[in-house]
This record gives sequence, structure tokens and C-alpha cells, in this order.
Amino acid sequence: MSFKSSEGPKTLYDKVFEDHVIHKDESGSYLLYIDRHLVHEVTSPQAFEGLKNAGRKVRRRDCTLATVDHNIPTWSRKNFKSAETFIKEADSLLQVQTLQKNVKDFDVPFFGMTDARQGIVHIIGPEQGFTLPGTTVVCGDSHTSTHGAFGSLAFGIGTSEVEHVMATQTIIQAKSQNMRIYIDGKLSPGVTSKDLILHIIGVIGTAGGTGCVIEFAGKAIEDLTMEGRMSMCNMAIEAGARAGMIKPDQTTYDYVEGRPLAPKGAEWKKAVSYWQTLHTDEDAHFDFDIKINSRDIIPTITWGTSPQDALPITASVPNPDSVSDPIKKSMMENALKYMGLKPNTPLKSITIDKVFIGSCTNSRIEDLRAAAAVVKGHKKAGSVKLAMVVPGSGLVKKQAEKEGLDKVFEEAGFEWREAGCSMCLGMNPDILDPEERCASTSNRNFEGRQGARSRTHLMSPAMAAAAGIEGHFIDIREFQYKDNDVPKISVEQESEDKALQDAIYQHEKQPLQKGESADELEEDEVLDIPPSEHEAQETPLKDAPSASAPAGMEPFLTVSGIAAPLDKANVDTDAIIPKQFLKTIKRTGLKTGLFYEWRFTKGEDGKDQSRGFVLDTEPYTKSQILVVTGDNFGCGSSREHAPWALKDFGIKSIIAPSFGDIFYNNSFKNGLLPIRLPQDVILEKLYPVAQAGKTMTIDLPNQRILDSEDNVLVDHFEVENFRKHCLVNGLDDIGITLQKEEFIVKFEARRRDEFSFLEGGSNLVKPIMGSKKSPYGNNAQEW
Ligand SMILES: CC(C)[C@H](C(=O)O)[C@@H](O)C(=O)O
Ligand code: SF4
Repeated sequence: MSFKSSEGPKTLYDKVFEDHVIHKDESGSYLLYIDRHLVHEVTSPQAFEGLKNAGRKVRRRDCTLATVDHNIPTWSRKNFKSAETFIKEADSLLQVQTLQKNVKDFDVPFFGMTDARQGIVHIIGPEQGFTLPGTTVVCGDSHTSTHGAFGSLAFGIGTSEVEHVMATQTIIQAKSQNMRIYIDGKLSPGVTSKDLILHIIGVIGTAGGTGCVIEFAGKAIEDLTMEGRMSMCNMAIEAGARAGMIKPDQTTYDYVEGRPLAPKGAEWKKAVSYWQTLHTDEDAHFDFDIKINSRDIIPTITWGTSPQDALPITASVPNPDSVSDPIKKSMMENALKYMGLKPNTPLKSITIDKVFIGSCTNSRIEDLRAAAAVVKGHKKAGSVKLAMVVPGSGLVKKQAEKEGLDKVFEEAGFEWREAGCSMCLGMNPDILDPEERCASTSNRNFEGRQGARSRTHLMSPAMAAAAGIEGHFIDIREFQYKDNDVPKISVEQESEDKALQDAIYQHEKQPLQKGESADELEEDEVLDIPPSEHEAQETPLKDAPSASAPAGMEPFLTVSGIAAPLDKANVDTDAIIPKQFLKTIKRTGLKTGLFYEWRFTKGEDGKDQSRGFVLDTEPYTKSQILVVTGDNFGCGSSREHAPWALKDFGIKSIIAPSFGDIFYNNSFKNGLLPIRLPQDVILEKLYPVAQAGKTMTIDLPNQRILDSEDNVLVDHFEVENFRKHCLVNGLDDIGITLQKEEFIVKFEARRRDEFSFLEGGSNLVKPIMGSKKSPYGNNAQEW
């Protein structure tokens, strides 16, 4: 059996990529087969609606698995009766109901709120054995990178791509570059995978992995559990990468074997023999090869508003005066102002208001055990207003309760909640009040992420728990554990900032526990709901709210209009369109939400008052072009609401030195042209025109930019041929892909044979035993 399609040494990424190529276009773009598609309520409504309008089906229900996670309250479900009574916010409820209806209409396997298998989408995939080594995994969510821990190629996609995958089971992709981050040696005591990934992002920056798939390798990675590997790959997106990957090994097989949706018997053996071929060959080429010395890493936390603002806990808040680059200096000043921090303050002396232990980065059983070991026998500091623990899934919660961890937390004064995304993003009621400071195990510390004007510091579960006990950040190696079972960590103290300053890395630009199987559980065990109340749960939506029709793609030829200047770097999609505007089931109506926190403040009358943001001042209120000076525009979340909001405002093109990968993709799918140009060209040629409030013309057919007198400002910009072709002709990707049906069918036939262990997938999801009283009336219609 041969799985390879070309010769020569290959990286892990090359191998998985090649094994999924259905077709390669003349323009160099690939059509890849997608093995696993995870779906949640925020990024799917418009996609299902697109399918409905076109009369299409979900092509492979067995490759699709849905759950609700972002919007749901985390308070107790003991008295759960129905989504309608449980979810108080109308727009959150609408998204949940819309998914409930869609999974039923499209016959998609679904874990709803009455199912203990429900949880954060990136927790449940691996937990169920739906995520498998060597597969392609996508989800309308940026942290899909998590699944790369299994040696799968896993990445976040936008809503248009969600629809594309549902309709065709494929995705159009360009090949990324290969980056390896090699971590030599063992991690020191007290140092976790979270410290490691924060350290790495601190070293390479949030744009460091742009255009790359990162393979994490080396002794420190091999030693990690699957939970630790998932936390690493989860945050690969925060390093700007398309995906993170770790080669599968015995640790991986041990984790996957026996899970409900994993292959069994002969298929298991066949799968393992394939998975054993999935490693980087000796002499394989990496475009970037970075080495990190594990001894340089000590417990690490963030101080600013970007995950790259990471420092060892022994360090102090940095001083902008020590930075010469004016852009970096002003970013640092802004971050300190937002975070309410003074330069040179020791990180350990910073006090906190709240603790959040949860999110798809750190809400697995291992994380909860680590946090519980810290709090055991202690009490939450009186100054800490709230410490909440939110398990990643219902099954993690059950396992933790079996081990008595819930009691440990509660005795210490920590709140024990139900599974969901919770305060990681605060689309549900769990948010920080303005200026509250939180020790958080999540992955993003962006402005406003956990609530308007909230202040987030990222760290490991043990460090967050310890901060909750002490009331301020603390080096976990100095923490006094009370539990005798926990070995005391003793490590010699590093000098301030030393670990980061001495980081030995080369950035060579070369020439370059097994969880329980839920189907074995009885219904009453699975559901944390009084049996008498089952009947009333999750009543299907009667009158389906009608979502908007997908916006048609107008051909893009030339655009002449006012260009607005934006002197910022790392503009994340949370800033472009904050979370409160994601609770829509439409693609339009997002104009006011665009850059909301930067544009508006609440007046005493509770109404929005302009803060004089550039787009609200003349002549920029009519801007069609945005000229951005800093790198990495649109980084972070996969929300397609970002291009939708820009489009709603009237923006047709954005020019920046670099873009977040998913945002870049999403823009093209919506007829919005992102143009990458070197920073000096932007600063010299385009920014002054924008500052002067003049018009500019973007000529896509000739790939050039002109001023108002038709003088050429930029005589050439790059854009991939395929993307240009689609934009110029206003073409819809799904239509193009469906013309390749014969190739897809051929690939599926080969897959059924060579990769037979992938067949079945979520078809194996069994209804909860005895659920005669399931939300939809009988077992067969549980989803
Ligand atoms: C809602 C979703 C699009 C988003 C993401 O893509 O990451 C969310 O999960 C987040 O963490 O911001
Ligand atoms: S990052 Fe947060 S909001 Fe996004 S999927 Fe993970 S837990 Fe949910």
C-alpha cells in the first residue's frame, strides 16, 4: 500500500498535505479533502443558510460533528428545562436554536446542552476519537490548530469555507511553508507546555509563523502528554501560523485507542501502520528552523495586550523608554496604559481581581488536576472577587468530579461551572467588568477580549490557581503546596529577564486517561439533569428565524476612493469586530460594530459617543481603502464577521505589510481585496496620500495602485492567480469546486480503500442510551 505521491525527503506537513490532494490547479492552488469538520453555533448559521438556499446537502455527515460552546451560560444545568429558559440573552439563544434546527434539518451528529459529551469544540473532537492522526481537520474557529497535536493538519476557516466544506468535503488551499521549532532537552520542574508556548510566542512574535505550518519537535515535546501537546498546538495560531503539528507516537496512539469514534480491531492496526509513517524524514527541508533551549524557560506570563507580550514571572513590566523603534515604543505605551501598569513593576507584585481556569487551551483533566493540586487545602485570597473553573467538556467535568476535584475547588472558594468557552471570550454572561484584572489560562489577552476594558494575563493553570490563592501573580516554584502528594518544586532562581534575554534560538532563513466512552454510560449518568425534566429539553425551533441571504460577489476590477490611514500593528479581529457583534445569524448589519471599542464610548445617557476614530472623521467616513502601516492585520480569530463589517462600512481593499492568514482568506471570499506590500513602500508612497485624505485607485487587472491624477504609486502588487481570477469574475468557490466532482469521487473511492479506518467517523456517535425522552422525541433523532 503506497500512501505517498512524490519522492524525496518530506516533512510531516508535506506528507499529510500530499495524502489529501484531490487536484492541483495550473495556478498552483490545491483542492484538499477534509476528513473531519467540527461545527459550532457562532460560525455556522450563515453557512447552513447558504446550503439551504442552494438546495445543497452536507456531503459527509460522518465527517461532521457539531456542538454548542461559545454562547452557553456556565451556571448549573441541574434545573435545565430548555434552551429557551436557560439562555437569557436573546441573540445567544437564537444562535443556539439555529444550530439545533440546522443539525436536525441537515442530519448532522450533535452534542447539545443535555448531553455530557457537549463541550468546547476543540476538547470534544480529541476526546471522542473523532480527531485522528494524519487527518485534515477544519472548523470555523481559529483554535482548530489544537488538533495538530495528533499529527493532523488542522486549521481554522471562515464561514464561507465552512459552507464550502459542508457542500464539497474539500477546501481550496495554497501550500504553506515549513517551519520547525525544536525544543531541546527536558522542561524544568514547574514549567508546563503553556509556559513553553508563551515563551515561544514571546521569541518569534505573533507574526513569526505567518505563512507557515509549524512542527513542534524535540525531547521536550516528546515528553509532553497529549493534553500538553494540545495546549501547544492550540496557540500555534497565536504565533501567526496556519497550523501547528506534532508527529504521532506511542503517547498519541495510547490516547486515541479505545475512544468511541476511533477505529477498532483490524482497522486500528491498519491505521497505526499508516500513522507510523507520519514523521519528518531525515534531511527534509524546513524554510525556517528555530531552536529553543528548554533550560531557558521558566514559568511565563503575559503583561500586555498581545500574546507575544510574554515574560518570565521573575521579570518586571517593561519600560518603553528602553525601546528605540518608535512603532514598538508606542505599542508598548498603549498596552501599558490599557493594562493599567507602570514600567519596572515586578510581575509578581501585580494584584488580580479574578481568576479564569478554562478555555480550549487549558480545560482538560490534566489542567484541572494541576490547578486543584495548587488550591488544595488553601483558600482563595479575600481580595479576589471571583475564581472560576470551567471544564472543557461534560466528560472532563464528570471525570474531575469522580476524582473529587470539584470539592477541592469549592472548598477553596473557587466556583465550579458547566462546560463551555465562558470567560475566554465572554460571548456568554461570564465577563470581566471594566479594568478588572484576570489571571487566565486562555489564549488571547487582546483589548476587550474578556469584557470591555478588561485586563487579561495569560498563564498556566497552576500559576492562575496560585494567583487566586495569593491575590497576586506568583512564581509557582515558590508556592507552598499543602497537599503532601504533590512534590515540592525547587529550582534555583533565575536572574530577572535572563531567561528571555539568553534565549538561544536560531531563526535561520535558509537558502533555504482515556476518558469514559459516553455510549457506555446510562442516560441519567450522562445527563446532569433530573430525569423528569428530560422531555422538555431543547424544543426544536418552531418558526425558524430567517437569516439573511449570503451577500453576492460583485466582480472586483478597479476601486477608486478615499484611503484611510491606520498606524497600527497586530490589529486583531477581536478589535475589528468585538464579540458582542458575533451573535448574529446574518452577514450584514455590522457597520456600527466595526472597530467598535476604538470608535465609541458609552455616554452618560447610555448611547454610543464617537471617540473621533479616523473612520468617523471627514473625509474618511466614505473610505473605500484602508492603508495600514503595521504587520499582521486581521490576526487572531477566524470570524468572517471582520470582512463582513469592513464591507458593510464600504471598505473594498486593505493594504498592509502582512495579514493574519484566516482573515486574508476570508477577505477574498467576500470580494474584499487584501494587498500585501513592504512596510517602507506603504510608509513612503501610500500613507502620505491617505493622511492627506486623497483618493487612490486600485487596479486589480493590472495589479497596480495609482493616485488621483493617475500617477503610478505602486507599479505591481502580488495576488495569487486563482484568487484574482475569482475576484475579477465574481466567482463563487463552491460552484468552481463542484465542477471537480469527478476528482472528488475518485479520491473518495481511494480513501475508502487506503484509509478505510477513517470511514464511519461520527456515524458511530451513539445516541445516549435509553434516551427515549431525547429532545427530538426518539433516539434516532437525537441530533
Ligand atoms: C467565534 C470564533 C470565530 C472565534 C475564533 O475563531 O477563534 C473564537 O473561538 C475566539 O476564540 O475568538
Ligand atoms: S479560544 Fe476561547 S472562545 Fe475560542 S474556541 Fe477556544 S475556548 Fe472557545
